[in-house]
Parts: sequence; C-alpha cells; structure tokens
Amino acid sequence: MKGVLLVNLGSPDSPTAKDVKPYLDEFLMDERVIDTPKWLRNIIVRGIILQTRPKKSAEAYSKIWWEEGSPLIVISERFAQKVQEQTQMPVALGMRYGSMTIKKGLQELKDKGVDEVLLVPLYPQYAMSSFETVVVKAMEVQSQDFPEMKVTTLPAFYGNQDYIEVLSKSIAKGLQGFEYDHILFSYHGIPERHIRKSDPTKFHCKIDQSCCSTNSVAHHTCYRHQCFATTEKVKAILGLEATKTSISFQSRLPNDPWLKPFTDFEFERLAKEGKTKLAVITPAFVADCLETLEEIAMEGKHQFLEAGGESYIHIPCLNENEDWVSLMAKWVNTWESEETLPI
Ligand SMILES: C=CC1=C(C)c2cc3[nH]c(cc4nc(cc5[nH]c(cc1n2)c(C)c5CCC(=O)O)C(CCC(=O)O)=C4C)c(C)c3C=C
Ligand SMILES: [Fe+2]
Repeated sequence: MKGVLLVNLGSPDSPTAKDVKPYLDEFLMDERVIDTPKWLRNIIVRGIILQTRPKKSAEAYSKIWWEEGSPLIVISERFAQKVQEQTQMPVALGMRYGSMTIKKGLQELKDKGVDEVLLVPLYPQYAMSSFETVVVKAMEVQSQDFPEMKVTTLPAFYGNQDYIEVLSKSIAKGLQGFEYDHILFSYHGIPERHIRKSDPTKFHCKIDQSCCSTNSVAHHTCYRHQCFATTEKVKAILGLEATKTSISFQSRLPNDPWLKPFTDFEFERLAKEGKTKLAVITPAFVADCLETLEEIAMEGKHQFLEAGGESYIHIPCLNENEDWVSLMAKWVNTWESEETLPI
C-alpha cells in the first residue's frame, strides 16, 4: 500500500534554553549543515555556538510560540491533516530534527500497512542543509529500520508551474490593500561553499552575475539558481516590475561567506534609496516559523522602520492555504511510480 511522509525541519519541544540546546545540537551537528570535519564541528557547535545561542534562540522562540506549540509544527500538522482529507492513502508527518522524528513518521505509515512511501521534503528549493539532509536521513532510517519499504522522493518544486501559481495567488492576496513601493523576496541564507559543494560539474557555480542564468545541470541542486527561478516565475505571473522587486538572503551564522545580499542590509539600503512601503515574501518556507515570524515579521519591520521606512508587511507563507493543500493532494494522488512523479 502507498503512503506519504511529509518532512519539515523541526522545532525544539518548548521555547526554553533547556529544550533549545539539544535541538540546536542535533541540527548544527548535522554534517550537511555545519560541513566541517567532525572534530572542528564539535568545537564550533559545542565549544562556541551552544555556549550562548540557546538562551538567545529561546527568547526569540518565546516571542512567536503559540498555545498549541511551535508555529512550524502546528501549521505542518494542520497541513498534513488537510492533505489527508483529500487522499485515500495514509499521510504522516516527520521532522528532520527534534522529537517528531522521521523514524516515527515511517513507523506510523508501516503500522497502517504502507510499504511504498512518497517522501516529500517540505522545501521548495534544494539545499544540502535542508532538502538533501532530509532525503539522506530518510534513506538511512529506511535501510536500517524499514528494509521492506520502498521510498521515492518528490523533487524540489521551486519551478513547478502549479506551485508558482498557488504561491503567486497567495502573494497577490497578501498584497491586497497594501500600497507597496517595493517587494523583497527574502530566502533563508546558506554558506556560499554549500553552493560549490552541491555543483556536480564542480566548475559551473561561480556565484556571480551570470552562472545562475546560464543553463547547466548544476541547477538541479543549486539553491541560488532555484531561489532566482522561483522569484522570476512569480514576478512574471504577477506582472511585477524589476525595479520594484529584489532578492535577499536571511538568517546567517557569523562564519564563512554566506549568500548575498543580506536581508537586514537590504532593509537599510532600500530605506536609504527612498523606498518607504515594503512588502516582504519568504518563499523558502512553506510554513511560518521562527525565521519568518520573528526575524522578518518582527525584527525586520523594526529594522526597516528604524532605517526610515514608513510601512511594512510580511506576507504569510502558504501554511494551510487551501490551494496549496489541494496541490499537494494532487501530487500525491497522481503519483504512480518513480517514473511518473508529478514534478
Ligand atoms: C529554507 C530552508 C532552510 C535552510 C536552507 C536552512 C539552512 C541553515 N539553517 C541554519 C541555522 C539555523 N536555522 C534555524 C532555524 C530555521 N531554519 C529553517 C530552514 C532552513 N535552514 C527553518 C524553517 C527554521 C525555523 C525552525 C523553527 O522552529 O521555527 C536555526 C534555529 C534558530 C536560531 O537560533 O536562529 C538555526 C541556528 C544553518 C547554519 C543553515 C545552513 C548551513
Ligand atoms: Fe535554518
């Protein structure tokens, strides 16, 4: 029997330093997130980052935490439930980090008689620190604990026309009644090194003006290309002017060069350029989370207004949007085999 496992990033169990610390430890000790030799990752993560970050992150989580729990988890649960209502096959939810593990998700499916799983990493764009680590972990768990299960992965949907239409419609709705003079597409950042590491040709990605717009097989695993592609396709559907839009990357750690321009620097630049009414979209995330609700909706607004901006909105992620739910259900329901994946 077929079944679906939706997987997102995960959250700590509560917004306290006590729960944030083990969660960040699992997350940042992932070799696809902090990709140094293990001894060095140990020093960076356990010797430096985890000494101070859990307290700071817990404070940030406290600002956005809901009565039912972490927004990312609660939204993902509601989404999974709604997708379940539109398909006959069992739908389970797992998280890459934290207590809602991929193993529990696969076990839930197995208990319902599933032996063929469609794995859906809930990330529109491919990055080794998001999409790839979900797939690697799921395959590891499958071969260790569920050898009888067949797992097929839905590819990154960053450029799928149906997805772009659903996203564009939700952005248009979010923009209703807001007079903007600029729209910023803010994506989660990654270290530039990750782009080069994910380039199968080992020479295409130069992270310059042209590599992302020059055809290459490297684009299948290039996060930067895929962020540009999502942006351009949305702009085309909504008829957005080039001078009124730009792209930026948020949420960096203070190590290595990360993808530029940085979102927080863009807030200042745009305000100094006289853009006073800013709408921010966060299409690397399908569900609102710490990085959108705290960093963009709260901190970002503060930064932009401090820099001279007058009005600011963050357009919510797709969350439980009914078109998004129906599209996911359509992908699930039209999946027959590895050869006929809907993307
Ligand atoms: C869009 C997908 C994501 C990529 C790519 C990604 C890369 C990445 N992230 C960190 C470090 C942190 N990210 C944190 C939170 C966080 N990251 C994503 C998504 C991607 N990360 C989400 C959805 C969230 C929010 C989770 C939630 O519970 O709401 C955090 C934790 C919080 C904090 O302290 O800010 C860290 C740390 C790295 C280093 C990285 C790529 C190398
Ligand atoms: Fe992150």
